[in-house]
Amino acid sequence: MDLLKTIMVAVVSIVSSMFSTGVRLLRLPRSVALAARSLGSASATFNLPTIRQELEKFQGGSVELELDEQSGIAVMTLNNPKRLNALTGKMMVDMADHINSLERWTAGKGLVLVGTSGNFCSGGDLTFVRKALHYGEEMAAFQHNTLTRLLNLPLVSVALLQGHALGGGAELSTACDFRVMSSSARIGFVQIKMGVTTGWGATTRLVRLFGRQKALALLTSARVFSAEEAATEGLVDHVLSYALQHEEELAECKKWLASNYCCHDTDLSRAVKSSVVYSDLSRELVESLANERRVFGQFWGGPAQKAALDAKIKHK
Ligand SMILES: CCCC(=O)SCCNC(=O)CCNC(=O)[C@H](O)C(C)(C)COP(=O)(O)OP(=O)(O)OC[C@H]1O[C@@H](n2cnc3c(N)ncnc32)[C@H](O)[C@@H]1OP(=O)(O)O
Repeated sequence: MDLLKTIMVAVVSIVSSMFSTGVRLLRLPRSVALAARSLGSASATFNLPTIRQELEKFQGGSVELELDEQSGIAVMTLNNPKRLNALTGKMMVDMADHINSLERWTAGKGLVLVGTSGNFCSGGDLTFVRKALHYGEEMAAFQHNTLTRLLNLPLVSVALLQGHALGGGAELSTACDFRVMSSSARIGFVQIKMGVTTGWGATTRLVRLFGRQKALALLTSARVFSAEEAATEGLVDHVLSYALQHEEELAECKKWLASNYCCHDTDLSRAVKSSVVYSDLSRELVESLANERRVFGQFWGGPAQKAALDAKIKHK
């Protein structure tokens, strides 16, 4: 257990320090960044506490966390139902705080990430997005930190995809170990239609989950998949029965997680996740995220995004 703790502390400290103490990032001219990832001349620094203060100004919605000590399975719920659980700045901050709590929850084995009222998440809250067009790389740095820590929790995590999982919503699901989908849900990485690249780290994670070719196909097509199609493509690990009501699906998802991946000794399960499977969470991942963030920053707030926002696209 001492070894496990030491490894955990080291990994968390590497990831946090690379973001919070201000990673030096190269800001590249677009043509150079897209063509070759060569080095540029200017640099940018991110300070997470300052970004947090800025994000908190964008209120609306909340993220709730419930820890079930008996089962060892936590539920984190995105709660902005009037906007199909689209994420505001405040919700990003809530989520980061809950990841802190989960990092300290030594009795935990599993985590379900879910949205309230039968929807997972329709991406970034477009009201927030319109006001944060000057703040892309900073928001991305904050989200990369939170979602890398989510991915690295010693808990087996599952995203329960109900209703819509679009854009940033689809990105969130890639920060979980598994994806369970309601039979009527839809998932799509629609960012390119919104005039941006992925801002919350999904490209880095998709490449590692599914390989470059599938990641490229998902991201450049912006295709929205039904549950059946997503299962065929291997994007989701389990599709829930048609017969279930939305409210029953959370219980069913927990049961799926508990019976498949949280049914053995807690310390062993946590060690397998963090100390073995994720032990190579490395600078390479952090560097890939930094590159992704840099490219995102070059398009965020640009003409294609502004045109997409004006067009009020519905991703049907
Ligand atoms: C870094 C992040 C990058 C990204 O996330 S890019 C992707 C951003 N997301 C989107 O573009 C989704 C846009 N919305 C849609 O396509 C449709 O609303 C969607 C999800 C297909 C659902 O369609 P419907 O079932 O017809 O429902 P609806 O359109 O009437 O929506 C219900 C209410 O929710 C709102 N809503 C949906 N997605 C939102 C969002 N992302 N931000 C803010 N508000 C959002 C929508 O405006 C509507 O509100 P209201 O009832 O008109 O007041």
